[in-house]
Parts: sequence; structure tokens; C-alpha cells
Amino acid sequence: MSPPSSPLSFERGQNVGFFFDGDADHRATLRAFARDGILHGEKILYLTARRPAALIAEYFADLGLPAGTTLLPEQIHIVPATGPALPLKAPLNEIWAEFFLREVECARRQGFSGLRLTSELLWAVEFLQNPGERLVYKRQVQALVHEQRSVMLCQYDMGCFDNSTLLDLLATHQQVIIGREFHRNLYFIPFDRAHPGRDQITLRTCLRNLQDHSRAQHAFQHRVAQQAMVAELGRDALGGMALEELMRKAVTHIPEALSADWCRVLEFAPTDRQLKTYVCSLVLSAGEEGLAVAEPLSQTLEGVALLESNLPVLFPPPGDDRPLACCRPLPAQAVAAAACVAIPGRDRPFGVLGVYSAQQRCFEQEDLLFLQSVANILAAALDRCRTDREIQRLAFYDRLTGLPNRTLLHDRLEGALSRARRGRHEVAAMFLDLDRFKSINDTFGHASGDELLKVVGQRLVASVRQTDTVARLGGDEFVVLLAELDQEEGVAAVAQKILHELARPVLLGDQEVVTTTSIGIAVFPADGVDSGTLLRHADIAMYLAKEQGKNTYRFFSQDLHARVEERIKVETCLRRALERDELFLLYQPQLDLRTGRMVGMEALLRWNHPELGVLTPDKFIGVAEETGLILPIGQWVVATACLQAKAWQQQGFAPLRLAVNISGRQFNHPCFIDLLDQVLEDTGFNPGLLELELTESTIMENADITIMTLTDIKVRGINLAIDDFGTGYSSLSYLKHFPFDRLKIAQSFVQDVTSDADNAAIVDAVIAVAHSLNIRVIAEGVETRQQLEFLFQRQCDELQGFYFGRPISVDQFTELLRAGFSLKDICPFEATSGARLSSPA
Ligand SMILES: Nc1nc2c(ncn2[C@@H]2O[C@@H]3COP(=O)(O)O[C@H]4[C@@H](O)[C@H](n5cnc6c(=O)[nH]c(N)nc65)O[C@@H]4COP(=O)(O)O[C@H]3[C@H]2O)c(=O)[nH]1
Repeated sequence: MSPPSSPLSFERGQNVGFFFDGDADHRATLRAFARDGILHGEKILYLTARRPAALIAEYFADLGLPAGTTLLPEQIHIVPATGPALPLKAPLNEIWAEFFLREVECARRQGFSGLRLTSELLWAVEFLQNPGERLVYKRQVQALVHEQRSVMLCQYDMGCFDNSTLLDLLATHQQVIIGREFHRNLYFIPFDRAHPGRDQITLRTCLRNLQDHSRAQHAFQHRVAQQAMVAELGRDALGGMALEELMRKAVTHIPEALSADWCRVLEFAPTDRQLKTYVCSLVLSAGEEGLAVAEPLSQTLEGVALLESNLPVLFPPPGDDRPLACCRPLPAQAVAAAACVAIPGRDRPFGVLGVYSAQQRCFEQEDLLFLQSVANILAAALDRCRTDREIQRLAFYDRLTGLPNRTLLHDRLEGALSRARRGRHEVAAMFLDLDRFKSINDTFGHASGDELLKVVGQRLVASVRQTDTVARLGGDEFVVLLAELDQEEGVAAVAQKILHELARPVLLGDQEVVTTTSIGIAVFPADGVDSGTLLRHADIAMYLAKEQGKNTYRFFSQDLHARVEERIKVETCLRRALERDELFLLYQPQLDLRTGRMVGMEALLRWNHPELGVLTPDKFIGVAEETGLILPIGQWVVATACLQAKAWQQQGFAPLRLAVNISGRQFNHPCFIDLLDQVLEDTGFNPGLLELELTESTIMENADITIMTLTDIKVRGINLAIDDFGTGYSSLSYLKHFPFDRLKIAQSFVQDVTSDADNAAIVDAVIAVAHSLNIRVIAEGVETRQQLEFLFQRQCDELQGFYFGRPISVDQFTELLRAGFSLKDICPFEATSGARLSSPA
């Protein structure tokens, strides 16, 4: 039989030794070896530790070798134990180990060079090398296999494993150290055929394996330590350890894990394309903390690691490449070896993780994998940190301007107030609202509006100290918090500075825009002791600033508070006024001064307030405007007045012109014309009898849009009147451009017309200009006969005023219509062309 090409086959012509411990009868094994030609032509060294040499000799005499076996008696050398005979079944211990080694030495001296070591010897060698090492027996093997670790397999023949288990183990584990008595059983496994290429696992190489094993064991422990560190850093990162702390921990532990000297993280600054030290395991001097790289990135080790972010870069380089310089600053000790990997980032690498050694050495592939694993953990932590920051930014900062938002403002205000309480100083809260933001937004578009808000934010920040807070609450509302005040005059000066800064023109695209601001100021502790009250009071003061002409600042006061409280009350009730039917209209007659006859009426709104009684519009129209309630209310007025006027016509009264007041917000609403059409359609009222009264400010607010809307109104045949003429812009020139039918001279002029020469001159001029433009003039607020006479003489066209009739209810007005009211009823009047007033009766 030809010898099998088994991993167990021995090299011919070599002295071979088998060690048998003499605990068992090994004849069967020897017979099997002989049968398979293993023992052919070899010398057998039979070391016996526990059985007498004579007994062993008997084994060989009575081997019963198969025919053709060439094992000759002279091949067998029985080496008796040189030490004391050991008892059978003695436990493996140091004495055993030393004994075995002595025997091996002895055999070597006898010229046995290719000594095969059996498991006992392997164990002995290992035991002496690593006294702490435990042998792995039986069940423990399974556990280690499960953990995917190297396996030292012992006592294989004790029935724990069958051959297929062993084959599986060998297939999945590179490192199988064969243990005690294993060789015998292994021989019977068709091992080479099942796993060609694994023949390194042979008895022949066991000793080398053992040394390798010891090295591997060391490396293994090293890797385990590295893996443990990766796992720990991963846990820290997941557990939310602060980035700085995590980085510091990494650079502190990496040198130990890689047997290197020091380690650092360099951060990439994309603007100047430089790397700067983020953390270092060494204590850097002040000068070393600055920017790290003077050289171009591509010429440094770390720079290349960063640029070629998927590859670790080594110093010295593994090939023939010229070594790259390490980034400065470098600590005092020279760098003889280094490995750098990139720390990945979302859009570009964050930086580089580098480990350095003063000794010449090679970093192994596993070292680099470890380094990259740590870099990946740092990258994940950086990413999480960035996400946290992003969330923080969204939660506490205004997206458009980047300023603190309401939440952060409250936080800062609370902090400032508690410091102020302790330090007994004042804190000022300024509430700012841009004066014409809405119209700028409407005119130039939202993108320009946003741009303006950004500029405002920047100017505010530039106007205050760094310790102060500028926040945006939303829309065009900002708050400035002056955290430490010495005196109130200081606040006024800051407010003044802000007004000045914000009034400077802003370039939006190619348009220069000027906006102003109203500021309300409340000061802790006088105007409020908690953040909510302080801000509310600053807001109230801001309304006062708006009311008193805008582009100014006002301090909060208790008086103001009372006024605002009432206003808030009004607002709350006004919301329900429409539903509860608390609104109603009065009608005031308008007379033709030439004929003395009633030619029209003005519908005037009243609110029957459940607690305050009947309120005139000046008490609630402002609130309605601010809150937007003017839209449903205004619509209700137009519809109710048209319905009523139509009802009077249907009752047989001569049709009269119906004047209705339209507020600025109502007029500027995009649906205004549609709503008007709706009313006319629903009521069937003749548009030619409807007159809309608009104030000068409504007309002037947005001249371009106004002219279009006015034209739309005129197209429908509706009349237009300018209300309160003289109180607003008082510009006669725009009369030319707008299609008005009537001009109402404001009461304030009419009232003093007989006592104030200036007023008389103005009224005179206004009538003349209006007539020259074919616009009729109506004077309102006529209360006396003198006023009437003056207006008559100046050829005013129409009149309205208490002298002829106050605003009255529907019923009273119906009575008036029935009675056929005329100017003649009040004063004798000659209604002819060129008529004059008769003397009073
Ligand atoms: N002292 C004095 N006053 C006289 C005399 N003759 C008339 N008046 C008052 O002058 C105001 C005339 O209305 P206006 O100038 O359009 O001024 C109106 C108008 O601008 C506004 N308004 C009234 N109703 C409405 C409405 O339905 N919608 C809107 N948006 N505003 C309205 O409220 C303002 C005030 O309305 P009222 O309080 O009803 O006051 C009315 C009227 O009662 C007089 O001889 N002497």
C-alpha cells in the first residue's frame, strides 16, 4: 500500500520521534501507522514517562504488524524516563511539563532532529511559556467556536467530536491548534481531500504553530482590545458623549491600542484649505495650537489622507514612493512611522485621524482597519452633533434671519431677569414693528420683504452690544433685549440709534426702499417683573408709538396699559358683535345747497356694546382694521345700507344717493370688487346711486393699485368721494389723476371757517380747484347758519351736518323721507340759480 498523501505523512529519511505517555496501550496506533506506511524506514523514538521501558519493549515485540510492514526493531528506540517515574493519570502540571521538555532535549541530543511533538509536549511548551494559559477542553471549545476565536482543540479522542465536526471547525477556523492525542485520530480523517490547502495544520508544523499561536494569541488579544475600544467608543458616541470629550478619549487611547506614541485629530478648514489641530493626545504648546499646515495639502501625509479619503496613508510609504511630510505642528519627538485616515463627513471629510510613532515600525492592515473604525465612529458622532446643532438651530433660531426666535428670547430674558434680580439692575425689552412692511411686501414681493427683514436683523445686531439679544418673533416683529442697564436714558439713546439705523435706505434688487420702525419699551422691574409681562408691555408701548405717528419710540406707562386693556376688551367683544346683531347703521341726510333738497344720505356705523352702550366708530374701527374684522364688518355695512336704500325705494320714496365709508384695509383687499359686485347683485341696488367714501390716506397708500381699483369701481357706475379732504396729504394735484365725483371738506375746516381766515382761504381754494376739475364739493360738519352762509357764498355744492340733520335711525329716517325734508324747512331759501339765503325767520 502506498503511503497516503496525508498531512501526517512524514518526510523520508528523517529521524522521527513519537512520544507516548504510556497511559494507554498504543499498539493499535502503531499498527495503523505501520499499515499505512507511516513508519516505513523511520526511526521511532519512544519516550516513556510512566511505564517501564521493558513493557514498552514488549509492545514492539508484539506489535502484530501487517505483512509488508517495514518497521524493523532497530527503528525503535525506547527512551526511558530520566526523571522520576510519574504516576499514571497524574494531572498535567508544571512538573509534567518540565519532565517532557527534558525528555525532548534528551532525544535531541541523541540525534533526533525532526522530532514530532505530540499534544503532551505542545501543551508542555505552551504551559511553560504562558503559565497563566489554560488548556481548553471539551465543552469550552464549542463556546470559543461560537465566538469565532482561535481554537485549541484538546482531547479530541474523548468522544466530544466526530470527524465531521472537526472538519467544520477546520473549514471555518484558520487557526486550529491541535491538542493532546489529537494526531492519532486526525490520521484517520481524509483531511487533505476534504480541505486541500489546509495542510499547514499538521503535526509537523505543530511546534511552529505553537509559536505562531503564542504570537497570534498576543495579536489576538491586541485585536480584542482594539475591538473593545471601538465598541466602547461606539457606545460613547451613541450615548451622546460630547464630541470634544469623545475625540479626546479616542486620541488618548489609540496610541495604546496601536502601540504608538501619540495621536491627533486634525480638522479641515475648507476656506483656507488648511488642517488645524482639533485634539491631540500630547499637550501642545500655545504656538502649536494654530493652523497645522503651511505646505500644500497634497504634499503632506495628512493632506493626502484627507484628499484621498478612502485610503489610509502611511509613513514611511510601503512602496518606493517618496515619503510625505507630516503636518506641523509636530511634537518634540521625531516621527519615524505614522498612519493617517480621513474622518468622513456629510459633504466632505471632516478631517484626519493620525497616529504617530517615534520608533520605526509597520502598521498592519488590522491596525489601519482599527484606525478607520475609530474614524468612522468619530464621523458618526460628528454627524449626530451636526444634526443636534441643526435641530437646535431650528428650535431656537429664526430660519430667515438666523436671529434667536421667541423660545430662545424667553430663555434669555428669563436668564437676564434672574441676573438682574441678583445684581439689582434693570433690563429693557424693546418691541419693534416695521411701519410699512406690509405694503413693501405687497409692492416688491415676498423675496424682497425677506431681504429687508434680513437687513433689519443685521442692523439691529450692529446697533447693540454683543451681550444684548436681538430676536425675531415672526413677521416684521423684532425684540431687542438690553440685558444690563445702568440708566433709562441709555435705553432711549439705543432706541434713537436703532430708529436712525433702520431709517437708512435699503437696496432691494435695484430699488431703494426706506422703512421706518415703531419701538415700544418696557423696563424691568418698573414695567413688569416677569418675561411675559415685560414683553406684553413693550408691545403695548409699541402700539402707542404707532398711534403717535410711527418712526418713534415710546416707554410703557400704566395709563397706556389701561387704554390698551380697554382696547383688548373691545376687540374680544367686536369679534362677536356681528353674530350677535349688535351692529346697526344710522343715516345722515346730505342736501343740495342750490335746490335745498335732500340728494343723498351717509350710512354711519354704530355698535350697541352690551356693557359700554352705543359706541361710535372711532371707538372700534381702528381695532377692526388692525384685527381684520373690518372686512366682514365693512361687507355687512355695504350690504345692509344697499338693502335699506332699496327698501326705501320700494316704499315709494324718491331714490337717494347712498354714501358708505370704506376703510383702507377693506379697499385694498384683493376681493373688494368681487364682494361689491356680490352686494349689488344680491340687493339689486342701482350702482349709480352708490357712493364710496375713501380717505386720502387710503388713496395714497398705494397709488398704482388704487387707480386700478378706482377705475374698476367707476366702470360699474359707482360714485367715488374723497372723505375728510384736507386732513391727510392735502395734495390737490392727485385730484387730477383719480376719477372722483365728490370731495368732502373735512369738518375741522368747516367748523372754523367763519372764525379762521386761513381755513376760509383753504376752503375757498379747495372748492375752486375741485370745480375746475369738475368735481362737486360737499362740506361736512355744518353746524351753524354762518357756516352755511359762507359755504353758500363760496358755491359749495352740497352740505351735511347737524344744522340740518344728525345721523338717525332707519325709522327716524323713514319719517324724514315721509315728511319730505328740505333745507327750506330749516331756513327760508331761494332755490334758484344765483339764489341767496333769505334772512332768518
Ligand atoms: N361734530 C359734528 N359731527 C358731525 C356733523 N355732521 C356729521 N358729523 C359726524 O361726522 C362723521 C362723518 O363721517 P365721516 O367723516 O365719514 O367719518 C366717519 C367715518 O370715517 C367712520 N365711519 C362711520 N361709519 C363707518 C363705516 O361703516 N365704515 C367705516 N370704515 N368707517 C365708518 O367713522 C367716522 C365717524 O363717524 P361718526 O362718528 O358717525 O361721525 C360722522 C358724523 O356723525 C356735525 O355737524 N358736527
